[in-house]
Amino acid sequence: MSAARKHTALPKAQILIEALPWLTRHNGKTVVIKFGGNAMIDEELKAAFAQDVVFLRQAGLKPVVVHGGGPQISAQLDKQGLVSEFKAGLRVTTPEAMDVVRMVLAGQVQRELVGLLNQHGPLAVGMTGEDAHTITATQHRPTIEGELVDIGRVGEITAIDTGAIQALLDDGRIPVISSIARSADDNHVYNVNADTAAAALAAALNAETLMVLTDVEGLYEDWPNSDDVISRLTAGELEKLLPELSSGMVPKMQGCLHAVRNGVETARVIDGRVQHSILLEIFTDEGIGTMVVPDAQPGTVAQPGTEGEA
Ligand SMILES: Nc1ncnc2c1ncn2[C@@H]1O[C@H](COP(=O)(O)OP(=O)(O)O)[C@@H](O)[C@H]1O
Ligand SMILES: CC(=O)N[C@@H](CCC(=O)OP(=O)(O)O)C(=O)O
Repeated sequence: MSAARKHTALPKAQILIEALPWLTRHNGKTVVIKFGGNAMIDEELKAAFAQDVVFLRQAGLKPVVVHGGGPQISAQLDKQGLVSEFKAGLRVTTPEAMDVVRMVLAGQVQRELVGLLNQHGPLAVGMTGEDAHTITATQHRPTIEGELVDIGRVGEITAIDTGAIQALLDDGRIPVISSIARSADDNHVYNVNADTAAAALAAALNAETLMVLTDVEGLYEDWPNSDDVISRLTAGELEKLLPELSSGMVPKMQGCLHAVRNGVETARVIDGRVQHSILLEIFTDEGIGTMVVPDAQPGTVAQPGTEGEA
């Protein structure tokens, strides 16, 4: 009886042991995980996301969560009879809309994620980029068809202060950050795209990995005509591709490029609709989605399947 029981439990031990090289490699490393509003599809997925993040923390990594909430903001603006308009992939943010952005991100989405994470212990602490000067910005004016365009209270990040995040990490906490910035030059706050904020934080924190969870499998080679996913590309290859990208993929891939050009080892776009996609990506050789690596070390940067050898 006891021998049979041992035997049935063996595959579980095997799975744990297979993760050992990855556990060793990632021990103590900071991982910035961006959870996109479009990937927050249902309660089960959000709960699985929280489990994964807590798992990383308990496995010795230092996860930092940056969350989005675009669809949630749009729904609230709609309820209040305000229109949602995007230019260059960014929300045109009037002062009125900014109040809604701040309320939804910091008051709803962030609170919900903090609550889900804290079901596993006193781990998560929510904050916005306004806190402790974490993210400072000036007004962002994108160039559209050669013209500088005013899209309201949208911020361009000018400085990151990682002090508060680092203190939380040192204390074993999981920071959960809303992408709102303090203004460098007045009393306003700015709406920052969450991919952009996550990438800037990953670079400033010297994170090992930036992981962006969204509602597609990764970067499609020929979107929307085919569903072939680009599994790996270098910063240089991505740079060439950027002008062809559209909508939500623009800030996402610009962010990945910024991250790997500023010290982050890999930036990955993965399918947040797949339960436990974070664990699959970090602890198995079945890396899913798109991985961006720096130019300098093509071929030498750890890839899924070889990561454990480090
Ligand atoms: N080349 C591409 N590959 C994949 N998705 C793309 C591509 N170009 C544009 N997209 C769009 O980008 C979206 C993801 O960005 P976004 O809607 O901002 O999501 P999130 O809320 O996760 O940040 C996809 O759902 C898809 O509609
Ligand atoms: C300037 C800008 O566009 N800000 C975004 C912030 C939220 C976000 O980025 O959410 P997702 O990651 O879910 O897209 C917005 O207002 O929608």
